[in-house]
Amino acid sequence: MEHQEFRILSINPGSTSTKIGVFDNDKEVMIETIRHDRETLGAFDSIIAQYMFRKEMILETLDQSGINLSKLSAVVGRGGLLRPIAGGTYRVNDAMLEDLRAGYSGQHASNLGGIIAYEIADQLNIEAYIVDPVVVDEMDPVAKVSGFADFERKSIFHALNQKAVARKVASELGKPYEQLNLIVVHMGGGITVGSHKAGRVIDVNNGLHGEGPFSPERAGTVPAGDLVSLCFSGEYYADEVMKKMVGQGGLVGHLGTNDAVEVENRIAKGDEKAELVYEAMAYQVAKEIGSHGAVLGGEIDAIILTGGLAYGKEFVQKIVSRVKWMSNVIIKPGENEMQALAEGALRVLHGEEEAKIYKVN
Ligand SMILES: Nc1ncnc2c1ncn2[C@@H]1O[C@H](COP(=O)(O)OP(=O)(O)O)[C@@H](O)[C@H]1O
Ligand SMILES: CCCC(=O)OP(=O)(O)O
Repeated sequence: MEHQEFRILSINPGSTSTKIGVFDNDKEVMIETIRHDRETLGAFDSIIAQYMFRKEMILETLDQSGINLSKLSAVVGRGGLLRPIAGGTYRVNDAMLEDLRAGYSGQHASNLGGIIAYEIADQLNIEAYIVDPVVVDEMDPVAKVSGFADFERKSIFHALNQKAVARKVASELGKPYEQLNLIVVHMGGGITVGSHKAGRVIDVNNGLHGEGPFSPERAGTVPAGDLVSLCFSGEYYADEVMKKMVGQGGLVGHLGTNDAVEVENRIAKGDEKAELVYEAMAYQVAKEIGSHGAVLGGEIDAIILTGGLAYGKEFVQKIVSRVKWMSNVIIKPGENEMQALAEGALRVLHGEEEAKIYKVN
């Protein structure tokens, strides 16, 4: 059956970049990545305060690329820190906007995805959607139990890209995603490592709030006792400590940059501290992958490395050398998120799927 043609605008705010894509059905018309340096984003008090800055950059980029907004059929944004929900495509509604603006499960650039998508769509009288937001929760009950009875482990990860890349690899392997066991590692501003078992992400580190490997701008798991002492030292407000974990952690904390390319340049010039810290980030990623080997009982069809850091050949090699005994390692640099966002919206527009409704209870 011939599909009707729709033009989709995809918006993907990440911690280090804003990505924009325009698609005619599944055909890419343009994809643009606007990189933001630490100083620029650091000048804003909060994520929500970046709204106008990111929206204007998006509209300017579209204008420079000659995209006529009135031709759009729908706008789709990367969804943010909502309440835990099932994967899929959701229509942006008031309840969602309220939770995104408040940062119900925390602050992350993806909170702006649904908000900006809605604002642009509303002006054009078309629908706005989000797809597989970072709070997609498919974790096994056993994985949710933490050793601190007051806290449950949470699923906050690069759901959109992990799922999209996993499906792509499954199709390359000639098997349904639902019949594979995969360890998917997304390495961007944050790093998340997920166990995909028969189509469900049964365990994954909370990539935002202090779990898993450190990343270009996040602390990952830290010594908890030291953190408690720091919190009660009287030297910091809560939001300052949170910033040390998210935004000023990882490479930023150690080296003052979230740019891995810059770190590689420093290493090439003989910077030994940069070399040790970069090695440690790869070491922690490999260690996390090892733990997911145990989650999957050693039955692993492939380990997939993806995200911006997967472009770094030496960084990837450092990880591969430690985990290649576990399974075949497949490298998929960058992300498939722009396409995955557009495809999510198209499934609804083509009537193949119904848009899910975000509800608060
Ligand atoms: N060619 C490259 N080699 C090494 N690292 C890279 C390369 N390109 C991008 N990166 C790094 O990838 C990280 C950003 O990844 P990305 O997935 O784009 O992040 P996000 O979507 O979270 O903003 C940055 O640290 C960036 O420096
Ligand atoms: C909140 C988990 C997703 C994430 O860390 O995304 P970025 O790497 O784009 O910041």
